[in-house]
Amino acid sequence: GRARFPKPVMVYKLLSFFGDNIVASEGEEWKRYRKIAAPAFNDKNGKLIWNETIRIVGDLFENVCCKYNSSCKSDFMSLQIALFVLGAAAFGRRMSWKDDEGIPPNHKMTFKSAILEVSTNCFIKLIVPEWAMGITAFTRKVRLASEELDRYMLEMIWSRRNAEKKEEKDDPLSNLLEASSDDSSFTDRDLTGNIFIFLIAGHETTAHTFCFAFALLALYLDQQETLFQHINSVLPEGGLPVSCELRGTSWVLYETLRMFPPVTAIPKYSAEDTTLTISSATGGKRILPVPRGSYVSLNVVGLHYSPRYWKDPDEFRPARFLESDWPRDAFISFSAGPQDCIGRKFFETEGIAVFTMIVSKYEIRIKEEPQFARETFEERKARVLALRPGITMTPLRVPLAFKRR
Ligand code: HEM
Repeated sequence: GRARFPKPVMVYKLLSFFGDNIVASEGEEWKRYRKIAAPAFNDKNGKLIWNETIRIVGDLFENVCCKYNSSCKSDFMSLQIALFVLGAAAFGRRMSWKDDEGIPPNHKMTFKSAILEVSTNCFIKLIVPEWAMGITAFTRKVRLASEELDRYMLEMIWSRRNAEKKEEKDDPLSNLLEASSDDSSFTDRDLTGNIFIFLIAGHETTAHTFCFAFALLALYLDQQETLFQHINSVLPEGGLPVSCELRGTSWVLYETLRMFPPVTAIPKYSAEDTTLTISSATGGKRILPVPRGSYVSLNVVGLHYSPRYWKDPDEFRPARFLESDWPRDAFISFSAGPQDCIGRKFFETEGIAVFTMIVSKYEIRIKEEPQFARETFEERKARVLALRPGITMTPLRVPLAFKRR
């Protein structure tokens, strides 16, 4: 339980640059944040996520890389999709595929560049002390991006708060503002801290999952065909998906999350002297003493590849989620229990819209490049699915080709 195994809050300090927040807190403080943040992801938000995702992917088809036979870098495309949907559906802030947004007069960077820079490089602020951030061009850019992001977030808060005509909006930012206005101890810093967390928690996790899912579908063409047929059987001819009840698409997303969970370990510690009962592969049970203060990490990857719960765990097989008794307790991509991911529904809604739209209109392939012409399937798989650890598990390079169906 949460009381027995709380979070080691210290590990999360990286995430508190813009204020205390739901992820980097525990106990009463966490409860207070959760109470304010959870209703921000309500049903109305689901509709908004769905509509904005359809709009953004439609715009992508028309304006950018998915033109007939064109190719693109999936890792970058996925980051952009996830960011645009977050911007539009979480903060009521639309961004554009065409890079011509322009920098607003009181800023030195666009919102898009600031958030991309901060989400990729903010770890540097943990290593380099404040006074030294001005020394190299790289750290100066990270510092500027952080300052800019902070200003953007404060502006979003102030402009919503001071808007003459209060618009009815369904995004989490509006809900967060509304809920926090009933709690006078909730400061602007609590707001920026949590807004930043929604951005960080929702951006890379979502983007990397999309990227791996594209790669897996491009590698396993039979699975892509199965998904295409499923979508075809549900989707109105030539039409847009109308509901997020496309189970086949969510199985692909789940299977991707099982194989490539963006968060690979979830840190906890023991609040008291306690024990854990562990069983070995052969079924023997053993009591493991866990002294107070022990660091306990939930090994997400280990659990997701355990043959005890998953048959042929190395195989990409979305249909395993079709079984009504798939092992829910052995799937912890979103953590589990009361401190689990608050954005799960957000991700699922967006993901189903993205993959339904793209797979219904395009065949996804790994881009053919002359230097890799002679590789075997196993080599290609290893190349395309290569990753590096980061805040989340990050794909290295996934060049794709989209062919209009
Ligand atoms: C594939 C997508 C996602 C994955 C795999 C994921 C994974 C996780 C995990 C593992 C946790 C627990 C972290 C911990 O205990 O240290 C978490 C918490 C959280 N996630 Fe997500 N997440 C995803 C998408 C999102 C999105 C889209 C949002 C918001 C828009 C979001 C917001 C949050 C928040 C606010 C928490 C903290 C909840 C709390 O501490 O009470 N996540 N997520």
